[in-house]
Amino acid sequence: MTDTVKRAAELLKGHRASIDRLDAILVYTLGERFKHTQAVGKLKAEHDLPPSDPAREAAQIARLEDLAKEADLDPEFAKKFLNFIIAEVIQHHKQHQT
Ligand SMILES: O=C(O)C(=O)C[C@]1(C(=O)O)C=C[C@@H](O)C=C1
Repeated sequence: MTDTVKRAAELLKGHRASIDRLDAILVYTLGERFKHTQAVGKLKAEHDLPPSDPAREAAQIARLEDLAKEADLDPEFAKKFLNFIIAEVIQHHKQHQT
């Protein structure tokens, strides 16, 4: 193995270690988010509120797009990601209502 290849392997290992830590943060963050949305789902079911709130979602998307730009993240990706999570949350909310 040349020094250049060894150095590349070390850099790759370092990046992967950071990626693993960040993936753990994402998983724990999502776990916490879903705990709150489960509580919101129960609250909505108890008070006959609809599972989705389009006005709230529009505000969240607008905020996330601004945050994504600040964070050098593709705003379209951020929007798709939030919509994906919210769609899952709405399914959970619907289960509370049945
Ligand atoms: O804030 C709410 O009312 C929620 O039910 C939570 C949530 C979300 O996951 O952020 C999910 C569904 C709604 O349409 C809006 C937001």
